[in-house]
Amino acid sequence: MTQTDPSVWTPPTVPEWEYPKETTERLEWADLSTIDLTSFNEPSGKKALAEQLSQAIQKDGFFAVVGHGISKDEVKRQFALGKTFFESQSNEVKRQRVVDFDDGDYFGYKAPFEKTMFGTDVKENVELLNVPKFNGFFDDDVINRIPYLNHFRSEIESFSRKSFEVARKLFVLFAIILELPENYFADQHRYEDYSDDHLRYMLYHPRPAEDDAKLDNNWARGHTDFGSLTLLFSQVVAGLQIRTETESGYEWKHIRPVDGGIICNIADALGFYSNNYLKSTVHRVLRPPDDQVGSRRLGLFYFVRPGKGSQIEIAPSPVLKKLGLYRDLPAVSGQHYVRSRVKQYHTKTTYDRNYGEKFRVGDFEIIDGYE
Ligand SMILES: O=C(O)CCC(=O)C(=O)O
Ligand SMILES: [Fe+2]
Repeated sequence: MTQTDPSVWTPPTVPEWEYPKETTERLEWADLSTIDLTSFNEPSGKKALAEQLSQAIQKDGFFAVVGHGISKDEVKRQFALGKTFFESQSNEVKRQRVVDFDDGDYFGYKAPFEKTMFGTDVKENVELLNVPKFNGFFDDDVINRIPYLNHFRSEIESFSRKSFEVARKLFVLFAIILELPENYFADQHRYEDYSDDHLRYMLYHPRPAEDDAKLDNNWARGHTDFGSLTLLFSQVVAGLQIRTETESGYEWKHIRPVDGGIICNIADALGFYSNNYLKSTVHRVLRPPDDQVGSRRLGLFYFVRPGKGSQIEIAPSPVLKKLGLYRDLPAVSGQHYVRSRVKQYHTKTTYDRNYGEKFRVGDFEIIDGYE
């Protein structure tokens, strides 16, 4: 039963989450490196991990992380909480705090089927809830306005902080790779700071095959992520692909689930800091294979975004200097970049292909859409 009146809200029960079955279809899988963070705090652990990661990121910018300290049960519980939110809460309750794209504000609830795609009559199919950091800045504006978040706060907060800690370790490794002070990136991304970071529950609603065909089966067009780093808790339902470079051009390859792993991808801000030495990864989501398309494709993510005070500029890294990649460009506010991108991407009545179009803030530029 859904609950309709936010003022008499009662907590739903949260059934255990069952992972969907893996596909038996033969897909072309990308070759992902796996980084085991268990040795992060051991002497010389970070250095060895940075070396491993350095190999991984110069290829595709996508890699898997294990040994991250978040148990499978904790992840399963978050999938359960996400599923129950979407299924048990009424539209009225969900809409207590919605995203505000006009302001580049991506916190709260976004309903599916509100906009069309690629100039057709087919509707975009993503429903999501973006949960900000539990650092005091967002309690009144977001967290306390959604009774579900308020009620399950302690375990969601704990998961948000643990996810962030995984990202913090990766930021340290990126700094080591670039021979920068260890906290160079971590200082621009602190849990205590105001930023557009969010934990996300995301549900794709399946569409009829003939509708998907009008969009070349795109559920999300090729793009790079807007922030600094994305953590994607392993997704069993196939569909996510990355664009990899081959000798004969580019090829899209599927991302395989990694048991207990977090799939990480570098996003635009880290690409800017490193003049794309750290590659902001191009990826897209396609309609899942026939044996999975009926299962709801529920996703769980932590999106890291630059803090409010952060300034994006090419980092004065000895590695970048040696490679001739360093430039002294005027800095751009990290938060301004992210908010401008959210606004530009989402404040339209249709999501277009925008293949090859550019999006620019100051001297920093990305490609908006990829074929
Ligand atoms: O659903 C996925 O697997 C990826 C979603 C995605 O790329 C995004 O929301 O930025
Ligand atoms: Fe993405």
